[in-house]
Amino acid sequence: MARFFSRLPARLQRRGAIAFIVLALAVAGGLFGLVMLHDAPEDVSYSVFSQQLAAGQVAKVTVGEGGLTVVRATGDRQFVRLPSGLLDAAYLDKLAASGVDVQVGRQEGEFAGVVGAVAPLLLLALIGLTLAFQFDVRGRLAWPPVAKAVPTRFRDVAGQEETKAELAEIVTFLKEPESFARVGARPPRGVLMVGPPGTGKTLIARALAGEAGVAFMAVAGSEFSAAFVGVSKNRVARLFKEARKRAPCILFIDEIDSLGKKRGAGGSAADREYDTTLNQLLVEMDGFQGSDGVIVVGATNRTDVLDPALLRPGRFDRHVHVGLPDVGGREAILRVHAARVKLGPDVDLRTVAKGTPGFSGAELANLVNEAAVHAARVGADAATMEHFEQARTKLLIGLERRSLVLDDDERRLVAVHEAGHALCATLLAAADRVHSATIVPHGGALGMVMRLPEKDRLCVPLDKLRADLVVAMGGRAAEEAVFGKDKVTTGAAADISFASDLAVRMVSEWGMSPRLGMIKIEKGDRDLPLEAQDEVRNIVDDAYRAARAMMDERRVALDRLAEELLRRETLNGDEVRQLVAESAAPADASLRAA
Ligand SMILES: Nc1ncnc2c1ncn2[C@@H]1O[C@H](COP(=O)(O)OP(=O)(O)OP(=O)(O)O)[C@@H](O)[C@H]1O
Ligand SMILES: [Zn+2]
Repeated sequence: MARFFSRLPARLQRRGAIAFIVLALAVAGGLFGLVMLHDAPEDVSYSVFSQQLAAGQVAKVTVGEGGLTVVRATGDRQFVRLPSGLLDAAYLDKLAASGVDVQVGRQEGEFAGVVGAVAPLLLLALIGLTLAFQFDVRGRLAWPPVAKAVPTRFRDVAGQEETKAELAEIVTFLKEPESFARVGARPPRGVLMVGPPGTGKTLIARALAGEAGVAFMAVAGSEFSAAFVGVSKNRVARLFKEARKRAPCILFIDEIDSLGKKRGAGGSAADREYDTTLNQLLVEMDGFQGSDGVIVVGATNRTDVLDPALLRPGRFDRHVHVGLPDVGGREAILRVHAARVKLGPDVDLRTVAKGTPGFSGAELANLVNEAAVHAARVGADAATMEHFEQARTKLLIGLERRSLVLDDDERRLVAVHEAGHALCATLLAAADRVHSATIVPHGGALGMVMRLPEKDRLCVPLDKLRADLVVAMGGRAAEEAVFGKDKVTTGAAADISFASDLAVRMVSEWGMSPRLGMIKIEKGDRDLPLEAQDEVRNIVDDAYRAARAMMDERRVALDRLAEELLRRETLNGDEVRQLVAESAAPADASLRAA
């Protein structure tokens, strides 16, 4: 939605330009037609002319190329082809003597000829002007679009509390830049919002401008792909010039990946054009002074495609993750959008939220609207639960990511799996602390446990590596503990790949296999030597056994975690730790020491 609005002016202008061309064509065609009509005397034979002349019906002739244009006494116009040999002075004298007004020289068809020659030129000029308008004037006049007073506030953005908290500092900076200047703090410059489509990145950027009370300029990366050399680069330059003029302001660049992809080694003209555009962006961002008061907010679905130069300090050095909402977030978003429609008494948004895992904010907004549309179509006064259900079914069919909207069994499985990871990470002192656990889909994963390292490490001790392996195995171990050996799923593929890679390096690079000792082990043709492979397997097996044991000993905690994840979808680190502590088993202390 938001994206649509930000682009509206450009689109309208493009439409205007097309209308302009069509109009020009119509006018030129009309002119042409008029002239043709006006100048279409009837061709007559010489004998007919001769008879008319004898009968005194000819009033006037004009001598022209290849013949005579004749005006009869009645006013009709005719054209008589005459061999040029006949058109001599004697013949004209004869005509004049018979009382005909004879003119030579300026031909009747001349005007038509001039217009006929000029019209295509005129048309070309018009098209040229239109193009120039497209590429130059249009940009200069109305691009980029600027909103001076943005009504959107953070309260319009439901959920996304963490993101909002992270952006609070930017609001402070825009509101009172002096407080930064006073202590000599480097003001923020670029914020990169990373998250799947429709999670409200544009909305948040708007709200940021609204909260700070500054102007908002929004463009999309795709607007910088122009067909002409140098145009894109100039657009970037102009964009930043405008932004500085409006400072303090938020400059929002949606789909920044289409502008800031990694520079390739490609040498084609398009590649070079692309590189100069990206370079211009880098230069502009470097050119910011603290006093400029321009904050660039970029939005993208993924950071891995971005040129690393863009992510360096002083450019997009702040990253905020904007994820899919959990059940609480979904309810809040539904509430925001439901405020605009009339709801029946049976509508329970909490239930709707529960039934829409994996939906983005945009999809939820759409859901509310669809429900209202369904209600209107059947002539109801308000949207009821039934309409919501119909809307949901319709949207689910249309959603590409249908596969991510899990049924109850699958959700339970993901919850148990993630609970297993979270439990291991909480119990093992050497493992990184749990930051959050969620069963909201993330990237390609169905759920995840995020952990935050306590410190940056250059040397990782063996006990931490072992703990990481156990945590990785925790997902599969939990599946087996709860559902049985035959019911484990493919959900652990990423964990297994992570654990294998780690164990291989432990054995082959870091000398951590007691049996093989501290030697570097090279790969053979394709694989490690067999005995090294055995060692890798031993290390992973040990980790799995440890994880599996934890699941049995702390089964109560595992079940509680899984249950809470099913209910709330996301738990923060403290909540996870508290749940584990509450369901403590007597054997607890010994485990912590392991
Ligand atoms: N957290 C939210 N609270 C309220 N409404 C939301 C929220 N997230 C998304 N929406 C709704 O979805 C619409 C689309 O969101 P928006 O365009 O900001 O998403 P986006 O992340 O920028 O998407 P894209 O990546 O496709 O540009 C918003 O205009 C709003 O109506
Ligand atoms: Zn896992």
